[in-house]
Amino acid sequence: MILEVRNLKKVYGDKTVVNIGHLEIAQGETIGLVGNNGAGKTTFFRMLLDLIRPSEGAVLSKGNDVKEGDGWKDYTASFLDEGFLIDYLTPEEYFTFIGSLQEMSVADVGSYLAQYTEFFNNEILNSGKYIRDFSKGNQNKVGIAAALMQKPEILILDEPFANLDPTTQIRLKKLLKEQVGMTTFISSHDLNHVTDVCNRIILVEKGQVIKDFKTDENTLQELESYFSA
Ligand SMILES: Nc1ncnc2c1ncn2[C@@H]1O[C@H](COP(=O)(O)OP(=O)(O)OP(=O)(O)O)[C@@H](O)[C@H]1O
Repeated sequence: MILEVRNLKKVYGDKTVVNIGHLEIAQGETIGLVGNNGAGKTTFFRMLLDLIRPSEGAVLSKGNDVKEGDGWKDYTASFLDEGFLIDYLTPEEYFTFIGSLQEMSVADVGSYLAQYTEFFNNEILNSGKYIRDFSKGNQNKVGIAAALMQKPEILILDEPFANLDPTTQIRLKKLLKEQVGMTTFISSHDLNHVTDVCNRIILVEKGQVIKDFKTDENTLQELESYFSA
């Protein structure tokens, strides 16, 4: 078990937005977090990453509470939104900076980025533009590639398919499926993509886990009927 959630709650005013009793995540699982707007997905991710503090309970990463140490940061990467980027840099400058934190040289970063030619679709590198001047979809591509560049053991992506064109969505699915052994959390409103990429689905509603199951050939249909009710 690489991650464990114990009695995790987040309360804003009189509203409990996350309330998860117990969750165990095994190494190598690819977990799709689905739920309607306001279900608490992003709030949950923010607590996994110690970006906000739980009102109660804890997230344990390899047995250690994430809010009580930094060790988990060495093997965890994430892209939740464009706030994770440094928007006054060019993508090249940003990748070089992130790479330097991993002790990657400029040449290492260059050769790493070569595999993203297809994913970037000639829109990211050598454009001379700052990240702030890219479309939201292209900013997402920079954030996702930078997270993957860290070769994390745990990867957390909030709605990675949002704002991507269909071609890039399919390329992203391929990229994610290639990350064998990585423990991945993906939230998505795209039931099709999320069941395609993930081997476990956690369905949340009003902050609570409603269903938690391994995906099989019936999963998409089950989710569609749940959400059409
Ligand atoms: N800082 C905050 N103060 C008060 N309420 C908040 C705060 N952050 C989130 N909430 C509330 O918590 C609930 C869960 O929000 P969250 O963004 O986690 O949902 P989500 O499942 O990610 O939604 P979406 O699919 O729309 O992105 C919502 O009702 C939201 O309004």
